[in-house]
Amino acid sequence: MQAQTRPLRIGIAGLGAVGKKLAETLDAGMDGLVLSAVAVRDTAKAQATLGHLKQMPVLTDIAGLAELCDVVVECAPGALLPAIARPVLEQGKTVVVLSSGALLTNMDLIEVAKAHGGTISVPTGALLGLDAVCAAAEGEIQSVRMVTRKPVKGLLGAKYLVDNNIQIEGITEPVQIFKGSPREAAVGFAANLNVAVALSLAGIGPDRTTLEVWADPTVDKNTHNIEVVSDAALFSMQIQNIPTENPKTGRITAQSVIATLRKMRAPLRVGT
Ligand SMILES: NC(=O)C1=CN([C@@H]2O[C@H](COP(=O)(O)OP(=O)(O)OC[C@H]3O[C@@H](n4cnc5c(N)ncnc54)[C@H](OP(=O)(O)O)[C@@H]3O)[C@@H](O)[C@H]2O)C=CC1
Ligand SMILES: O=C([O-])CC(=O)C(=O)O
Repeated sequence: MQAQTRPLRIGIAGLGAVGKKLAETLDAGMDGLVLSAVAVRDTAKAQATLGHLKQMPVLTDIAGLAELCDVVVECAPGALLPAIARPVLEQGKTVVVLSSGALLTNMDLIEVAKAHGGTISVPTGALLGLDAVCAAAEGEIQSVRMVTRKPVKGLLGAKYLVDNNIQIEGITEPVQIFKGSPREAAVGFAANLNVAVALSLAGIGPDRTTLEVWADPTVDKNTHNIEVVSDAALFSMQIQNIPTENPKTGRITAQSVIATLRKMRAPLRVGT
């Protein structure tokens, strides 16, 4: 059998907290992967951000990525998801989606992927244990409960808070600001709770999964607690995410994408 020799060409859509880390890691060298292109809206700003790379990728716009790449990582605002994903999927390629909340209002992308042989990959991102949740979903899951606690600055500006006139600046003790489903949270907390949607897609869906969100001035990390009850296993998980320069996004998010990409070309693949 022929060995795979051509490196997978990776594209990045969005050069924020996640995209920059991803670009630097790919540029430093990853087996079988090469950074080909980055979609930005301000080329001069991107040139300054990436000026220290050994090899400057092609700087393009969102529409330019599909042609230049085999795999595109979406790490942009969720509203851009269809514009980023559709052309990639129409070419039968892979899009790695971080704005997983936006998938719920763009489920037609799954049909596009199916029709053209493309793939939508949702990494574990800022969460943990989606391997166990996927495995449990092969049997019967009775319940999935998630409780998120974030420092105030990780929640400021969320649509849900604005729409409901909920003030969290200056609170001195934890306040529950939301109780509902990941489907509702994807609308009200588009940039804060993609993790809840990813969890729901791995398990029992965005309507049956339950979610509480707390604004918590006593924590300095984005903290997610998850409890799963299934016929195969009962499990509890917690992750405390150290924020990046974007207080809404944990450092582990970019590393989760890096691990996902590495696996695409690895001869040994560990984890579901
Ligand atoms: N699934 C998960 O576990 C997680 C998902 N996320 C999600 O991942 C995404 C990326 O997060 P993060 O890196 O922190 O976000 P940032 O806000 O730091 O970066 C987003 C980037 O997208 C860029 N952008 C905006 N519009 C365009 C456009 N038209 N063309 C090209 N680029 C554009 C912005 O550019 P500019 O600099 O010009 O404004 C910005 O650099 C977010 O949607 C976030 O909610 C985050 C954490 C965890
Ligand atoms: O889900 C998100 O978008 C971000 C998040 O909760 C985290 O980084 O902990």
